[in-house]
Amino acid sequence: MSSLLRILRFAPQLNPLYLGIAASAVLAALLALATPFIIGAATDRIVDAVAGRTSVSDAVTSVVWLALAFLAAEVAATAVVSVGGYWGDVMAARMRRILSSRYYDHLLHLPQRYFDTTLTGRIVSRLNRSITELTQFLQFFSNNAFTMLITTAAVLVISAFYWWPLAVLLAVVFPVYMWLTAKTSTRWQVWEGQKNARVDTASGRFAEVVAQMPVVRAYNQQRTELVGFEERFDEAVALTREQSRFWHMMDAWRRLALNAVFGALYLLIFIRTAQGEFSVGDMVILIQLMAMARQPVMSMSYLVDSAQRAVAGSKDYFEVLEQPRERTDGRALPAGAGEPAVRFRDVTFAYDADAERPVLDGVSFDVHAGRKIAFVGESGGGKSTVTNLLMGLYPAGAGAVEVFGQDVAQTDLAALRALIATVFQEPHLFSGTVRENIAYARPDATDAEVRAAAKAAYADGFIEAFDDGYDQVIGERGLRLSGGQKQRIAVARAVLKDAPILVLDEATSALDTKSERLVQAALEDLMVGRTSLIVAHRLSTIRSVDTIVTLRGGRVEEIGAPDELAESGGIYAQLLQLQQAGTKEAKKMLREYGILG
Ligand SMILES: Nc1ncnc2c1ncn2[C@@H]1O[C@H](COP(=O)(O)OP(=O)(O)OP(=O)(O)O)[C@@H](O)[C@H]1O
Repeated sequence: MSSLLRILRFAPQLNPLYLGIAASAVLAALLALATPFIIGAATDRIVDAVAGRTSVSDAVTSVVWLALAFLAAEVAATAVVSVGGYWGDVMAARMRRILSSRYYDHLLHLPQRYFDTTLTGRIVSRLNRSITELTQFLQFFSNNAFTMLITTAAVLVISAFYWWPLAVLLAVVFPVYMWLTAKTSTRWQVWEGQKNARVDTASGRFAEVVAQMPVVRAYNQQRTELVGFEERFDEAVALTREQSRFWHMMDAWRRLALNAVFGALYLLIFIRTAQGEFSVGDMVILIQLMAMARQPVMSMSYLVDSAQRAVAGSKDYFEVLEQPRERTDGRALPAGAGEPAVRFRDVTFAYDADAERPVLDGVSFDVHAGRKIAFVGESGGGKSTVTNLLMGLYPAGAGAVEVFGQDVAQTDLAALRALIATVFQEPHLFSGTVRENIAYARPDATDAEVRAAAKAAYADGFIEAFDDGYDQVIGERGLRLSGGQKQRIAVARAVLKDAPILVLDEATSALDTKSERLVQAALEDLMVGRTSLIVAHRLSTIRSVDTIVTLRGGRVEEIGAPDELAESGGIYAQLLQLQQAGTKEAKKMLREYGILG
């Protein structure tokens, strides 16, 4: 329950709405209480007329007035309930917005490690479920709980006024019912958690499959995917059976006990009326009051049920919110004069803390401002990891990564990343227009700046050829563009960012030669005057850099200029020899180093 209160404290701006909803609920409850008295009074008038104690015409006049009073109370109650319902809807929508944006904001600032270990679909499914269940509960609670509370209290007081044993019996029902319900809820929660885990796994896979549909089709795995998906849901159905059987069995017992108590209450009312202790009008009032008291007790099951879901949902929600965010309060990064732009000092790193062997093991190198450095090594040798650490996506396990003389571990990560433009191996594009994709680093860039960046990336030509030019909408993940076009848009994005450090993960897939030449030329231009770190997949690129770092088993094997390393007999020299050999075997070995040509 404390997590629910936490949610309420999350959105203090909604307090006026809660108050408004509570006030309208109280008013609606009070208006509803008028009905039994009006009907009771009308009954007494009619009984008096039938018994000949008053004239029929007096009775009819009174009954007409009472009917009008009934109508007025109902009209007022309808108005109040409608306004309260409207406020409830607005509150729920605003709550959903607040909770979703908090979650998204937090997610956007979680360390990369979180995303490595959590499926996208699971993140989305959790968010949807938590927030839907929380808002549904809050809406039901604010629209009904106060009405229920007021009705219950009023019924207790009024029945005590008529005959105290009625109130005592009623007063016992509520806590006992609540207690029984709460007892069932602990077991219910365990099942709910298990069900949610199954649904999240299925949703995670679902999102993966949708994103990689061509692979699923190419390997004819639609059936397997569907079966796996259905299995998770079958498990959820099986769990629901147990959970629901238990819940409804307990609920049946609760209701049975409740009905027994209400049966006793009605019996007492009838007997006392027969004995002449209550008038027929009193009896009518009391019977209606009892019916009104039954309502909250019955709704309590739903309230507890939705509260349970909300508690489970808010646990999931806070589990994500409690994950520590990336550091954004570190020092800003002044470009230290004379310091190397990038320096790795004895860096050791493993993605998995329990790994037997680190991915990087005592890696050290310097890159001076404006120089180009290439990383060469077998596939999986840790080249991309070097760039990941430079961007602060993961913290170094030991040693230090420095940018312009500042330890990355102490710096503000946003400030660090502002200094680095990255062209990823896979050009990641978003759905939207070409312009939006290029201007991703600087959404405020002018059209002229966007165009200049596209020109520098040799992309202007094909963009202009689109029907809508720069306003051409490209599909999700850039599906409507060729590989080379996507890459040039990614390069244009880096050009527009205009950062002093460039990280370039060369594409491992060979593009057709013309396209490749254009991408290469664009990258060459981009590197001019910038400190460039390149994960190289082409010997031509490697040949043109200032320094080569060769990596083997996570350690630096050699560092030197291309000419030096060409003679040293190390990895680079071997790669050159393999290229010259040109045999099938040699090509295979080159591929193990991710070298395409
Ligand atoms: N996010 C991650 N979580 C766990 N392990 C990872 C992660 N990324 C990479 N690895 C592992 O770290 C090692 C180094 O990977 P890295 O991507 O740096 O290699 P690479 O030299 O760039 O390879 P390639 O040339 O094939 O791209 C590999 O063994 C890989 O399995």
